[in-house]
Amino acid sequence: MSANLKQSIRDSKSARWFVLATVSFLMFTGYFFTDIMSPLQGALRDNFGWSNAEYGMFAGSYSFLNVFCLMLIFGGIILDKLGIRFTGTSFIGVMIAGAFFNYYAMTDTFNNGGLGYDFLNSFLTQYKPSLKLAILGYTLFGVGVEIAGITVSRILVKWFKGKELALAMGLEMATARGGMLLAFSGSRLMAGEEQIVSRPLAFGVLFLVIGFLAFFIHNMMDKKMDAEVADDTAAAAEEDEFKVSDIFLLFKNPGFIFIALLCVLFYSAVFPFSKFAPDLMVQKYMFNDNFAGSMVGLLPLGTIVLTPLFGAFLDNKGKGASVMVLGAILLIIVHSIFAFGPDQKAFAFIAMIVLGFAFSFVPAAMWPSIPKIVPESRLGSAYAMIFMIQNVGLMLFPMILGAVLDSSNQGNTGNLDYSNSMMLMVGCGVLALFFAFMLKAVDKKNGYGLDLPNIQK
Ligand SMILES: NCCCC[C@H](NC(=O)[C@@H](N)CCCCN)C(=O)O
Repeated sequence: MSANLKQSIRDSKSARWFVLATVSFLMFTGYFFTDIMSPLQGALRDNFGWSNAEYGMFAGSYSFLNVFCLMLIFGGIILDKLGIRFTGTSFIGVMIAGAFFNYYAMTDTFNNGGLGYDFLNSFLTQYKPSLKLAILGYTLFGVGVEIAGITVSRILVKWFKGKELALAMGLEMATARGGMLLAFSGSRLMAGEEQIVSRPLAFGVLFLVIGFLAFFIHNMMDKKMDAEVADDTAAAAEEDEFKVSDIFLLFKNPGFIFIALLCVLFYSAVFPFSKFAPDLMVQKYMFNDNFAGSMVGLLPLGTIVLTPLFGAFLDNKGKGASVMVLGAILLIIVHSIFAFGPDQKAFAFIAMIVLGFAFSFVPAAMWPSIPKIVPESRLGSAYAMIFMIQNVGLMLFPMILGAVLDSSNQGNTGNLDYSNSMMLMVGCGVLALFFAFMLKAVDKKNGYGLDLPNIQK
């Protein structure tokens, strides 16, 4: 390399942090919409007649197309073949279209016989048209937001590889969690006294459109970078290219298998749980409806600070595999408190804080560990595959939680009993702990270096 090598826009600190800000904001809007309905489970029961099982089906529909139509695998291929700008723009479009259907499903216009109502009322008549359209919207949204997430990971690698990658990923996750926080603490307020569900959804769609605009700004920077470093990016794209045959190789790698199983079990005990958590706060701990969402907001609130901090710690000190074991242990403690602990508010408060620690430890350690387990040439397929396996849990667990909740409360006219549903979450934690230990064992045997610092000195 010559000493007077031309500086690219990627070498400009302000340019890459600006790119981080644009794509993080996009993920903020995506995560906001993902959880916008979670604090409204009671209103959905009262105003729309959705049962808990139906609400669970809606929450799980996020992953229907991702799992059954292998959308994340196709997303990975499209990303590799057609590039960041095309994939990002197209799937953010899908995300907004899905969010709009979800919003429209909850409006009076639709429910009073608006466009599409009669059609949706003409089949599977045991389900309400509002539920069917909301599911259609949310499943499209799920495809869009997940592929946007994979695209954002790729963007961060493109701009931060060999630089502050783990910190950038930590900050991006922290910003996205800010969206969750806003959804949990603001959704009921946005719905107002009358609990008009469509109102927060309208805000959500508007936010997504603003996120889309931020992505356009990123696109301009990306275009500039591609023009400047065409050779480098072509080489990188070739290196990361998604090959379907790579998927089979991944399943011969015990490290990948264990981290994928840990991922699906850990995230199943967090995201699907968070869909029911506001209602749990009301039913078990007697929190006021409006405050219940803010209680669950403690979860992302802690992670906003802790995820980048742990990311920086792991970059410098290591101990990633041990931190994942610790995260799984905390998960078991927290869900045991929810399942078997007393119904005093202080316990709910402590459990949410501890869950915040687990939800910072595991993601901060897990995502930067994957490049240590999987060769760089298979990273694209590894991320797409792990998201896909994770989506199986994100699909099944809300449905199972809702069905268990309904079946264990038959004939109960008082507050709902969440014990059985929460015992399921304890089970996820126990299995997650088992796979975290298995991961540690294969790390020792195969020398992945999961407990070593990410930054090689
Ligand atoms: N750069 C790491 C990206 C993964 C972050 C991770 N997100 C996911 O795993 C998504 N597939 C699921 C998100 C579901 C809720 N929106 C995270 O920890 O958020």
